[in-house]
Amino acid sequence: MPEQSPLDLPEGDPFGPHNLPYGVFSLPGDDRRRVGVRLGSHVLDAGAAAHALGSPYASLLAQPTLNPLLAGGRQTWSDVRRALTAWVTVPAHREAVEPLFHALPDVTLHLPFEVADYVDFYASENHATNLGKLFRPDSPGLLPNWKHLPVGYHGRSGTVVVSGTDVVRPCGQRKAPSATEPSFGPSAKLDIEAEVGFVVGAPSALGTAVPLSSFRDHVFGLCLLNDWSARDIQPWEYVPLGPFIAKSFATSVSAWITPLEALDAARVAPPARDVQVLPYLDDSDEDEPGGFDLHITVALNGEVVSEPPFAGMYWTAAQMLSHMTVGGATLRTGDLYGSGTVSGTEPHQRGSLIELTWNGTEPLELPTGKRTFLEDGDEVTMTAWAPGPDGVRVGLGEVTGRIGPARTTT
Ligand SMILES: O=C(O)/C=C/C(=O)CC(=O)CC(=O)O
Ligand SMILES: [Ca+2]
Ligand SMILES: [Mg+2]
Repeated sequence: MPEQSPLDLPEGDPFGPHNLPYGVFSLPGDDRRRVGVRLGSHVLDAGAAAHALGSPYASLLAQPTLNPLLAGGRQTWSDVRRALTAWVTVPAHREAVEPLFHALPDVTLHLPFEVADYVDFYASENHATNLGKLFRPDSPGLLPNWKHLPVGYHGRSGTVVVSGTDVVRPCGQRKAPSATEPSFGPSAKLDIEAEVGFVVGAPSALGTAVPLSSFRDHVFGLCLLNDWSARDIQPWEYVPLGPFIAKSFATSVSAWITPLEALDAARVAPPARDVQVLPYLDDSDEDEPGGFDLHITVALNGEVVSEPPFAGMYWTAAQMLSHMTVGGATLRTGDLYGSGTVSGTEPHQRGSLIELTWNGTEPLELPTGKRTFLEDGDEVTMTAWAPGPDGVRVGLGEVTGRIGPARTTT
């Protein structure tokens, strides 16, 4: 039987020409990194295709990272996407582009962009309420500021890693409430956080706030993100300045960045807000609904443990961007900001193990054994999809990571 062309996809493939996410790959025996665009279960060498077709975008796409494309700005993103769509759909281009596809199992996927600054938000009301109950049982679930601004912290961009990278169990100081002294050692409460990451393309000037309406001028697309967290290190270290060692050892992102333009059919209104926000965060008159209807699945050792719905997030990505810059902080090409853990209203929609097991008191029963927090060798995989045009799904790829044993024990 002749091998099927990468251009002939089964109907309804979530990685069809309506999607076209971007990544960076290399080939066996050749460590040159190339920009790739996913179609079905293949990746198109975008720079080579641009060159073969005499496209003006050849120099933008023949690069080892997505950063030059990200820096190009909204009009360029649209133009390049239109060109790519034509390359993979117009029969006249078939002969030129067909040989420039590689099967996904034959390539190595890399971190697709150079991460500039990394910020992590806390935008799910359900998650914030659950963590409030777990960490501050004697106080109301939500802290008083929570509905007035999207709470966030500046994280560690250097430890953002691509899906598939092993995660070394972190060591640090822990102090149980009952202990008199802190101790040092490997985290015994290693956790996940199912999040969505937003990738900034176009920079902004120092001292200038980015309004809600400029979201699409700056944000190129989104990815899946797992903000690995050490729940025993965190409560002892993060008062009053925020997470430090507990969340700086690894943050995993999917290898594919989905452009916002592929998600037009997935835009939804955020949930009704019950507190009036200040004008720079007030999105009641925005043209475009601020939410994204993304359906996330979290699997632990192959078993689905949670299905968090992103559509229910209280704060939108545009509000997070606006708040992040309202003090005059610049945006840089390659900035990444995480939504915060996505948790729905139902127990099986919680995006972290601390919530799913109620801080270890209600273990998950898995075929591989009981789990409270992660054990060495455990593998966590998050996938997601969004509604696309004509009822076809948009696949968001996956972010996966396996826990390896701690290395430092001093
Ligand atoms: O409420 C707390 O004390 C702690 C909250 C978190 O750990 C959540 C966090 O890092 C942000 C998020 O991913 O939602
Ligand atoms: Ca987080
Ligand atoms: Mg992190």
